[in-house]
Amino acid sequence: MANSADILESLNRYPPAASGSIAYNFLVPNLKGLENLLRAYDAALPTKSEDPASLQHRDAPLTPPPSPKPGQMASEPAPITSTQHPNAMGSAPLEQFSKPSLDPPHTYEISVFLAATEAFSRANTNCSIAESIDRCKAIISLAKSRSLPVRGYVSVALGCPYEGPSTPPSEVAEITASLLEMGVDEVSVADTTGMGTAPKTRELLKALFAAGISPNDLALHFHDTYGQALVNAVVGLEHGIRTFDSSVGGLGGCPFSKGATGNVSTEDLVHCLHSLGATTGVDLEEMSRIGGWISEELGRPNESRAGKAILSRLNS
Ligand SMILES: CC(C)(COP(=O)([O-])OP(=O)([O-])OC[C@H]1O[C@@H](n2cnc3c(N)ncnc32)[C@H](O)[C@@H]1OP(=O)([O-])[O-])[C@@H](O)C(=O)NCCC(=O)NCCSC(=O)C[C@@](C)(O)CC(=O)[O-]
Repeated sequence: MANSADILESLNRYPPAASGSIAYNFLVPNLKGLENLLRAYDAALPTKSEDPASLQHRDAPLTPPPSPKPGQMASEPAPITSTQHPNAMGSAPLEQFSKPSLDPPHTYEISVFLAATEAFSRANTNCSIAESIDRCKAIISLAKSRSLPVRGYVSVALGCPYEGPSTPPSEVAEITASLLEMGVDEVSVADTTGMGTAPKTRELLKALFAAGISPNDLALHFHDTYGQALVNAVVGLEHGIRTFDSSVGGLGGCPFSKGATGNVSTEDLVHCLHSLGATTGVDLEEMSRIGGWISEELGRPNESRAGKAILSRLNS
């Protein structure tokens, strides 16, 4: 698996084509992790070392390249729709992209992550909850000194693989409030094990709001291990939450939560939100193509039901 330095270098050298802004988020487990990341960033982009949050890419394609066709070999150079001459429809090799651009379609953020139970905190970061809060203080202040937006995650908020399904909502609220007081821009409350249910999600949100936390400061991060992620997301929607984490094709999972499946798939979540009349700006057919393509690339099943249904309709 590539390390952060490789990823930064690659993003700088070959900025992915995107018509909108992309925020790349790096999880850092401790201060050393952030220091390593900043070293890699400053090495990759010496001209931009003072403000990593606004990594700028020159030659960013003005029009996104066509999505890879299902089964298109990764080794083939992706057709590029933009070169030095904007909107030239060509298939220039990726090597053409070698300089940061002036318009920052891409930015960088970092994430800190804590757990709502002692046992998961120990397993995931080898420290207590109190120690992890202490660690976050130093990480957040260094990140802010480099104008990096910071996201906080609170793991096992709706059930812990070690302490069982009833994580105390008050504990989640207390940790969330501490992160916001330390200056994070947003807290993603994570159902890492997928044990969350609609009633428990409702109870957790009530505890977060009772602690004075605004829905605007929150994101919800549902794994779909028990198939409850979508109904939990709808409960979040009804309570004013507008930021939800998901992964294309249902990728992901947590190494410290046995059996944890990936996040709710982006395709299923977007299909559900659209069915409720929400606008997401996501092209669901394109997202489904990407879900099919990445699942094939990784040699794993596509975990998205909506994605698979849309693909079979598109390919019929
Ligand atoms: C936090 C540690 C490092 C503590 O691990 P530790 O062993 O207690 O660390 P340590 O301070 O004793 O250091 C051990 C060695 O690692 C080195 N070290 C120490 N830190 C780093 C670093 N950052 N980068 C590179 N090297 C590092 C350190 O220098 C030392 O090297 P040595 O002196 O022995 O040669 C470890 O427990 C760890 O890596 N934890 C993170 C595991 C992880 O990635 N978990 C998954 C994250 S995703 C997640 O949590 C779920 C979430 C957030 O997505 C949402 C959800 O809940 O669903």
